[in-house]
Amino acid sequence: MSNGVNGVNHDMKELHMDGHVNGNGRSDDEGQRIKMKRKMSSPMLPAFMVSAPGKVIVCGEHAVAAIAASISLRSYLLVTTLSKSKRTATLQFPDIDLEHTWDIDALPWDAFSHPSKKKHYYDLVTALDPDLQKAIQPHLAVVSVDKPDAERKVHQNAAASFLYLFLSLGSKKSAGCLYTLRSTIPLGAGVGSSASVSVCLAAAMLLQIRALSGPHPDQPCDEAQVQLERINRWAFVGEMAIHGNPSGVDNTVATQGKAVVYQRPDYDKPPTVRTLWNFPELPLLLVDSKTPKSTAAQVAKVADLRATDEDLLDDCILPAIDMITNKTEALINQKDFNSKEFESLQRIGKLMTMNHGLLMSLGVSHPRLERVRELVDHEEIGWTKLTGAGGGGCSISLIRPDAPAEKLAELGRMLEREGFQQFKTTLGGDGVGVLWPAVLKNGLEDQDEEGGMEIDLDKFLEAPGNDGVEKLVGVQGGGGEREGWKFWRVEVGGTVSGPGSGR
Ligand SMILES: Nc1ncnc2c1ncn2[C@@H]1O[C@H](COP(=O)(O)OP(=O)(O)O)[C@@H](O)[C@H]1O
Ligand SMILES: C[C@@](O)(CCOP(=O)(O)O)CC(=O)O
Repeated sequence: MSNGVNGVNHDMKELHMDGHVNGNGRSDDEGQRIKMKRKMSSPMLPAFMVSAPGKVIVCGEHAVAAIAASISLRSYLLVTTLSKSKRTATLQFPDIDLEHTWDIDALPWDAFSHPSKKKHYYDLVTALDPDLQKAIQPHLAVVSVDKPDAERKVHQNAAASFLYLFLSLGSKKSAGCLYTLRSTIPLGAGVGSSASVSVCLAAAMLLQIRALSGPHPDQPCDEAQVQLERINRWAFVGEMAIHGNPSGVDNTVATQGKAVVYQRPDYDKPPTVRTLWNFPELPLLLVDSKTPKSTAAQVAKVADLRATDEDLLDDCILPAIDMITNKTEALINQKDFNSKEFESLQRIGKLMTMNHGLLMSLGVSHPRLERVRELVDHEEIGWTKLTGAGGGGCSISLIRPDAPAEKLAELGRMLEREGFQQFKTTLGGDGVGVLWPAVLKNGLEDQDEEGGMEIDLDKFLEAPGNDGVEKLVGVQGGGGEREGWKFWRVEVGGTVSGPGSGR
């Protein structure tokens, strides 16, 4: 089981300023040395990039136990430090048409650094401070004032996440910076776009203040866990700034990657979360129905059903869904489970089909989601279920390994014709990744003598669509893992605690 949220790793305070954490405790002398090192001025940081995945719920919506897994759609955040004289922080988020610059010296540092308010990078913050929210309000109110309400809300949400983190983790002396983000995750479709953005922002700022060690390939597992936990905690803060009362599941998956099984016996309380480090990578077709969904409305719908049919719900349908989640977990843990083989995928697929049927019986499907299922079933190329709260949003289809390419192409054409958006993705991949410095080996033009190519801001901004972003900076450079990107990886059997974990 995971640690409780109060099972804080005290070794998180112990950090060399070269970014190396010693998890084994340290003497006062050593602590002093850290403080002294901290005072040394650091050279200007190179441009770097961080990336974090979105998530889907694989099974268990509306029941007690559910599994959520990362998807290979990701956000990419390029961080460029400005010259010393430029005292500005700029958010450049072209996906949502947001660009805003703040004067760093005009931000409410006094409020955030007041001894009664100041948080450190190793602190656990489980609620936003109303006074600090009030302090950033004037700096949010000026964002996108000329835009329509809905768009302004999206902009101000992103800005709130940024400002709360920037002011909590930075200082009056923070360097001027440009934060440029592109994401391949559909926004507001229930696949964790906001958590992915919050994880990128949290990881970037922790790296900027040198509060993270690694990632590097031979990093011990427990040290990697400390870094992930630290990022997850601050990503949760960013999520709170966007959502108010997030469950913590999305940011946990976006940080750690792979998958989690979470339990929500009481929807008014945060879930307990356990990581499935051995969750396999599975081929998945994500389809956005382009029908807006409301999680609250679907949860209310199920609650209404309980008023008339409590016994059916609580003795039959929801326990059956829980059983599907338990069986899915048991299946992937079986020694003979092979994510490349038809038999293994078919067993997961059948569970997904049953899960969808049960969700439909709760009334949380939607004709558009049923249409996707019908199309995939008709081509006989996979198994489909709705993902997330339902009533719109997305469906997921596990694709048969032997699905003929022409049938997949035909499905793609039909989906497009009917106004759906499809994303070919993989379940269960890496969590937050770092490209430091922002130099990639692409095998393309523009390489330096070592075969690397510095990521050019204009090219990043202009990369056409999801494919363009993936091709330019993607963690999977056209197939295998791309050289340069690094991840904090935890071996099977480990757990990470943090917001949304073990509470
Ligand atoms: N590509 C993006 N660029 C900038 N901000 C984003 C992006 N994707 C998501 N966000 C932020 O996350 C919020 C979306 O949250 P939400 O509607 O809950 O969607 P989701 O369910 O995908 O997390 C937006 O309002 C915005 O602030
Ligand atoms: C209704 C529920 O089961 C799914 C919510 O899905 P989403 O975060 O709206 O995609 C709630 C939950 O599991 O947190």
